[in-house]
Amino acid sequence: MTWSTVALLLVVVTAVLLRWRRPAWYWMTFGVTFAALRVAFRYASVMDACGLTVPPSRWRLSLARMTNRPAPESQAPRILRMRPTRTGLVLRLKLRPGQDAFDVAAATDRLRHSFAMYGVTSRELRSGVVELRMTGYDVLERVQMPTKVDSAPMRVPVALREDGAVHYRDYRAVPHGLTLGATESGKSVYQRNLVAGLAGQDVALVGIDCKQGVELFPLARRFSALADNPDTALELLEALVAHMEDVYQLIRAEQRITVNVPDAEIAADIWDLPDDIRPTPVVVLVDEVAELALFATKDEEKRRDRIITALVRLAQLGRAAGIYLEICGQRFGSELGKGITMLRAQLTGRTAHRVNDETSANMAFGDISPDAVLAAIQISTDTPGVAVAGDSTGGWARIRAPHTSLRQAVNICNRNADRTPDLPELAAFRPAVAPLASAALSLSKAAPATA
Ligand SMILES: Nc1ncnc2c1ncn2[C@@H]1O[C@H](COP(=O)(O)OP(=O)(O)OP(=O)(O)O)[C@@H](O)[C@H]1O
Repeated sequence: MTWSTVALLLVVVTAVLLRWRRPAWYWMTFGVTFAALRVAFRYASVMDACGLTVPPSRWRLSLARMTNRPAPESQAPRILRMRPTRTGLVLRLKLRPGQDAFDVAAATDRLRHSFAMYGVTSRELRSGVVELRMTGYDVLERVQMPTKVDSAPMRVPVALREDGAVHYRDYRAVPHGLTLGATESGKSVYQRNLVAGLAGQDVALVGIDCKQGVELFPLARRFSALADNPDTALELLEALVAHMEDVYQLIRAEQRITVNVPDAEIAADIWDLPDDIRPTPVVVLVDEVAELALFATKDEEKRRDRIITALVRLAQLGRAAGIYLEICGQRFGSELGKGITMLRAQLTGRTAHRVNDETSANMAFGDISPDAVLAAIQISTDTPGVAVAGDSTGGWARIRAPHTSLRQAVNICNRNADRTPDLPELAAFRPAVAPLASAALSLSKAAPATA
């Protein structure tokens, strides 16, 4: 055997091993080149086989007849750009006259196996231009967030989508969210990623954790207020409603000044206020929401009604005051009593992890997208953390958050403890935490920055 044969054999064995054990590395080393060549060489025939070509126009046919040339072939959409990414290929296509984005969307599964890719999704960028995102491997199997992500205030890169794009929880675009899932489906890890992402931003975190505080209290150093039982939760929510009313008064006061100044911007929410008077935005995380809605006695029923009323008011009016709700639970439907469906209608950012039945999936997406209901039901038990995320536009995607441990999230919160704002209205709920021992502080500083 010659040296070149041995080298070739080594390369082939390495490629096979990488593809099997480390698909992401395989993609970066071999996969991307093979895939790009495959698409470049087979593009016309695959598009033809997938029904994505249009017959030649009359004038091209006449021109061919007049010049005695063979009849021209059907034309596929023109490739405007082919961009390799960390996880796949992105193709930008200019559709031919008579084609529309639905034709491409309907053919994505055929394109997937014709180009031997793991997944293909499409979206219309503008009229007549479609983006095809192809993934080379199952990016949700072992989630690796890209090192560079867009960072913007109140926008958290929380998970990876199955098309390889980053999934952001954008509070200014979708103010309130509902995360559902059966037990052990990955809700806490998802919420932990949210906290870790928000920890470095100028935001007050408020937590209600009726699991006796086991999920959120370890992260207490970055929280401005915490409650671990329904009684404290009620007081905290009513204090938040009072805070919201104060913020509205502040906006009104600012409006009274600007309304008489010609051409001056008139504030409609906290983001329109000047930086020096803008109140800190607040994200309220509620874990195991059903605990707040359960009652056994008349007094507990009254407490429950007040809690739900406060949550509904925050959901209805909180956005302009910079108060955002992030509610998490196993189920969230009308069986939890009056006011729940009204509250759910305001929680337009939906995330469903694995659910136990179709009813639970319907609680997340029944009023938004039947396809998302189906996708949520299909999440298997052996992929905790996989979820379907959607919003009121009807768009949805399969996502998975990185597997951030509680230790990693605690380290991130401790490192950002000095960013924790003091909200005077919530001072009574500020968690009592011992000062960080210097050894613990240096340990947390040495810990990785990202999960
Ligand atoms: N994104 C993820 N990637 C890999 N493993 C995950 C992910 N999310 C969760 N897991 C694993 O799944 C298990 C359950 O996760 P988690 O505690 O978040 O579920 P949960 O829905 O909050 O459960 P419960 O309602 O019982 O508290 C954990 O062992 C966790 O390690």
